[in-house]
Amino acid sequence: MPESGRVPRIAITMGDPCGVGPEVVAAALSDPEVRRQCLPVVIGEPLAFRRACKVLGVEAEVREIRSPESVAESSIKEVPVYCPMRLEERDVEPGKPTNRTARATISYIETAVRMTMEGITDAVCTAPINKAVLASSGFPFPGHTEFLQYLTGSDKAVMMLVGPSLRVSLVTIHVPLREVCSLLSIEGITDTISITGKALWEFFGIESPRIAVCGVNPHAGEGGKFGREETEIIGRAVKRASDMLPFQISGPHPADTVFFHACRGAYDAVVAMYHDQGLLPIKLLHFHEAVNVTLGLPLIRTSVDHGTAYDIAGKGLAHPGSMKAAVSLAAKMVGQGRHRREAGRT
Ligand SMILES: NC(=O)C1=CN([C@@H]2O[C@H](COP(=O)(O)OP(=O)(O)OC[C@H]3O[C@@H](n4cnc5c(N)ncnc54)[C@H](O)[C@@H]3O)[C@@H](O)[C@H]2O)C=CC1
Ligand SMILES: NCC(=O)COP(=O)(O)O
Repeated sequence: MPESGRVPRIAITMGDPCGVGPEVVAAALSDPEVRRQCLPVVIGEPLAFRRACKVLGVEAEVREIRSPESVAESSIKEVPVYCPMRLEERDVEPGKPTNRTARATISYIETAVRMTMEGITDAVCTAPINKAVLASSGFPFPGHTEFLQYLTGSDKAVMMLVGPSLRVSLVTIHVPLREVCSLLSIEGITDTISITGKALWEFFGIESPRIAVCGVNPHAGEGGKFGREETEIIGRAVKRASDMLPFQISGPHPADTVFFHACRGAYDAVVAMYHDQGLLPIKLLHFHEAVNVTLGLPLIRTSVDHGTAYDIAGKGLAHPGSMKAAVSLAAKMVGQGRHRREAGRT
């Protein structure tokens, strides 16, 4: 449990050291506004972090710490870096990941989760990993979300993308499109709505969340003419969730228009049925501001909305906006969660 009153401590994983992770982390932590909000500790390879600072022309007081607990001794000006698995200069070439960098990337996530579960840090914020690279090194999880669910022993993890004018949660995440309909269930959709509403209340300060649920077929099935998932599954889940939960839940809405209304303030979040249905509108609107948040875990986790971007890694071209927003949102969620707990309402 985080200590009440202390500045939020955020464990920031560097992600794939051969991607844009080191650069966006270095750039985010050079922003005085981000530093004002939290005490960061970078979990990753100091060589990659120093190289990123150099490419960006950032003068950071990098302090390598030997144990996670030493983060508490860091001054506000320093950037503490903890490295659970050392790499060499030749391992961290931009755009050239190896099995060794894949193992290191995984160790950063494991370490950040352990530190946060032990209360050394208050939240985890992750820079991007490359799923294909991790998979080819034997990593059995599709992405962070599923790995975090496993590491924390959680029943269900929900991916939510948060942008300035839109929040979107996903019912299915990293699965082939052709499998989506067979994976939709009344229970799965109801749970996603429930986890989304609770998070809006606990971490976003929304007293009575308004949640719009998407259909999956054109025109939300057009009364069964273009598919029956809306009548047989999604509509029933909306009804069940509305009966059970203290939120304003509506749907199934045609997905081609619901985001237009949501980003103009009609809803606090949209529940989308599959990855690209939800991520397409948010990336279109907010690619350099949106944050990926994992809900349903016993810890706070935020992340960038973009990937490893090997095509621009090491060149100082990566926009740090999503990383800044991810660190900042993690700190805000720590504060809002404390506020709810102290009011005795969680
Ligand atoms: N949070 C995470 O760990 C995420 C990881 N990924 C993974 O990243 C890998 C690469 O995925 P892609 O689909 O190629 O997406 P990507 O986001 O890495 O790149 C897509 C395009 O956006 C550009 N781009 C990405 N981030 C940018 C930034 N900060 N500033 C400026 N331009 C940027 C890239 O140069 C590229 O042209 C995949 O393995 C994917 O699964 C993707 C999204 C999130
Ligand atoms: N498109 C979001 C994404 O791929 C990030 O997934 P995760 O690694 O946070 O599970």
